[in-house]
Amino acid sequence: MASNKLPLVKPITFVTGNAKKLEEVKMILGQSIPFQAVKFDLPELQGEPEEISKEKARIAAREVGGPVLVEDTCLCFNALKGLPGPYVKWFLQKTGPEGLNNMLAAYEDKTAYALCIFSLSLGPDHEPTSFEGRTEGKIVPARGPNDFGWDPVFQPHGYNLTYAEMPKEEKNKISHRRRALDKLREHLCTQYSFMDQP
Ligand SMILES: O=c1nc[nH]c2c1ncn2[C@H]1C[C@H](O)[C@@H](COP(=O)(O)OP(=O)(O)OP(=O)(O)O)O1
Ligand SMILES: [Mg+2]
Repeated sequence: MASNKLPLVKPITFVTGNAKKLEEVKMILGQSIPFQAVKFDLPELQGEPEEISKEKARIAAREVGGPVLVEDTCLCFNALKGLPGPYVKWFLQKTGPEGLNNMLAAYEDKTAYALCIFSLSLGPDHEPTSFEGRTEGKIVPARGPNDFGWDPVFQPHGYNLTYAEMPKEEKNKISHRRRALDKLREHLCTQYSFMDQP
């Protein structure tokens, strides 16, 4: 039967240096999208979130020489006009989740949003396409296991639990990452047919 979907011959490589991200991506995508993962530390870039994600994809596509998927995650405080945003990794590294909570001590507005931007590039000669997911919430004193980034201080709207306190399946139903991956899955399934991978 004729199909106007583009065949995707090479597998998509998800490039990240973060094992926890990979774990969640695997849980969320399941078997729906075939991909392989490569551990590679992409540079921490500066700028607007979507441009950072796209530039990561361009760099990864050159490294891999084929279709790649990357993502960049931001934690944005409304009182700080979106900061720390893409720079949250450095704040977290130096101050821990509790330090992120303390940053808002001077402000009444504790609201924040988690933002995840995946970028897909079909190869070094292609422009990446981005898929954004956002979850609204607030920053609270740390609660729950401290094993993934700022999860202990982010409490999504409508929940009494922080991301860290939620069972993984629950976080993966409403997370910034889930919302972005739903858009990516929709795009891939409508535009491409996956060739059998060796
Ligand atoms: O769902 C999440 N829940 C809590 N923390 C999270 C989440 N997702 C990313 N994070 C942390 C990791 C890093 O400290 C920063 C994002 O920085 P970001 O550059 O995107 O991640 P990364 O450097 O660890 O991995 P990558 O190699 O894919 O760039 O927020
Ligand atoms: Mg990074």
